[in-house]
Amino acid sequence: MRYILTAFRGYRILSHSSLKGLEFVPSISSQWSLFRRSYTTSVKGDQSVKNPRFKVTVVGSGNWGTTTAKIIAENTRLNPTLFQQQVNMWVFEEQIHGKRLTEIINTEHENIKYLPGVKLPSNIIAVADIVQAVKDSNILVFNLPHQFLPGVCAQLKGHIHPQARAISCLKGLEVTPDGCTLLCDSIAHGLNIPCGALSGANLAPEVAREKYSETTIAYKLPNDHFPGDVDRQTWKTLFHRPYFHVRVVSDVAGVSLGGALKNIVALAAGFVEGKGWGENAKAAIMRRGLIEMIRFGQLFYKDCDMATFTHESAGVADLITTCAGGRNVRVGAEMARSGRSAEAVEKELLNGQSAQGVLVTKEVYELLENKGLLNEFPLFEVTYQITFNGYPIDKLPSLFDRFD
Ligand SMILES: NC(=O)c1ccc[n+]([C@@H]2O[C@H](COP(=O)([O-])OP(=O)(O)OC[C@H]3O[C@@H](n4cnc5c(N)ncnc54)[C@H](O)[C@@H]3O)[C@@H](O)[C@H]2O)c1
Ligand SMILES: O=P(O)(O)OC[C@H](O)CO
Repeated sequence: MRYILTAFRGYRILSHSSLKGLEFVPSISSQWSLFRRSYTTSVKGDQSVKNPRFKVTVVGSGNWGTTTAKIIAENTRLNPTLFQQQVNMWVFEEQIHGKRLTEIINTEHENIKYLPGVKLPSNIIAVADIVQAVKDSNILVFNLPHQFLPGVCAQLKGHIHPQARAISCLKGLEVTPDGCTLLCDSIAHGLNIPCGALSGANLAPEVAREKYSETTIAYKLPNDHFPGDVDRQTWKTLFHRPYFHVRVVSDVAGVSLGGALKNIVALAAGFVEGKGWGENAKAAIMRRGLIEMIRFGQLFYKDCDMATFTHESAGVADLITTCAGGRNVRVGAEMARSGRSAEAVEKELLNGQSAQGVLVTKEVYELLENKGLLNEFPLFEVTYQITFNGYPIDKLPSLFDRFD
C-alpha cells in the first residue's frame, strides 16, 4: 500500500505549478506503469528495494563535494526504491596525521580536512581508486575544482557505465584563447554522456550545517532517452532537502555561467572589502559584475536565458552570497590588506581548498583579449590587472572612469 500512495504522491509533485509543462512530466501511460510497478512490488515483494534503478558516485570530495555527497546520501536513504543507498565518493587520496583520508572518512564519517565538524551519513563510502569509485554507477555527480577536471575525465574515459548520466556542480569554464566551453559540456563530450549543471547561492559550510538555501539544476533530457532514464524529477529527488531547495530549469548555459563568472566579481568585491571602502563600493562592484556576466552570456551563448541571471539562485543570489562570504572574496580582501599575491593568500587561508576566481579571471581575460572584447568588460579587465599585473587597487575607481 505504501508504494501505491508513493506513486500518487509522486504524481502530485510532478504536477506542481513550477514544474508543470516541462518535458519530464510523465504521460498518463507512464503514470499508469509507475502505479502498476508499485502495485506489483507491493504484492510480490520489494524487488525495487533490492534492485533500485540508480547507483550514485560523487566525483570529488572537497568542501562542496563532501557537502553534496551528504545531501545525496540522505536522499538515497529516503528513496530506496529509486537509488542504491551506498553513495561512493571519489577522494583524491592524501595522508592526514599519518592516516589515509579515505580511511578517516570511512571510519569517523567526517572529512576532517575539507569539511571539518560535520558528521557524514555512514552510507557515504570514500574510494581512492577513481575507476573503482564509478564502477556500475549510472549517476555521476562531478564536484571538484575545475583545474583538475581534464585529468579526472582522462582517467574515467572508457570506465563509465554505458548509460551514465551526470551533473556538474563545478563553478568554472574551460577557456582557450579561441572560445569557451561549459564544464558540463566538457564532461559530456569527454565521456560521451549527457551532463547538466547545478549551481546556486550555496556556501558549502552553511549547506553542510543544514541552513536553508536554494539551488538551480539545469538538465535537458538527451534525444536518446529511454524509459526509466534519469529525468529532471530524478535530479530533484536526489538533491532536494528540507534545507536545500531545488528548482529545475532547462537553461544549462545560464546556470553554468552564473556560477563561473560570479567568482571574478567576488575577487573584486574582496579588493574593496580589504581596502575598507564599505558596502556602497561592494554594491558598485556587484552591479558592474552582474552586467558583465549577462553581457558575456549574450555574446558567447545565444541560447542563454537572461532571466536565469536575475530570477534563479544560480544568478544574482549566488553573486550576493559569494560577495558576502565566499572564499574568493576572502582571498581578494586579504590580497588588498596584505599586498600579497593571490597564490600566496590562497595557500595560507584555504588549507588546500581552491578560490576558483583567480583562475577564471585569467582565463576569461585571455579569451576577451583575444576576441578584442576587453572594452566591454571593464570589471573583468581591472580584476585581472590587479590580480596578475600588480595594478594598485586604489586606482580601481579611476580605471572604471576610462570606460564610463
Ligand atoms: N565550497 C563551496 O562553498 C562551493 C559551493 C558551491 C560550488 N562550489 C564549486 O564546487 C567545485 C568544487 O569545490 P570544492 O569546494 O568541493 O573543492 P575545494 O576547493 O575544497 O578543493 C579541494 C579538493 O580538490 C582536491 N584535489 C587536490 N588536488 C587534486 C588533484 N591533483 N586532482 C584532483 N583533485 C584534487 C582535494 O582532494 C579536495 O577534494 C568548485 O568548482 C567550486 O567553485 C564550491
Ligand atoms: O567560496 P566560494 O567563493 O568558492 O563560493 C562558494 C559558492 O560558490 C557560493 O555559492
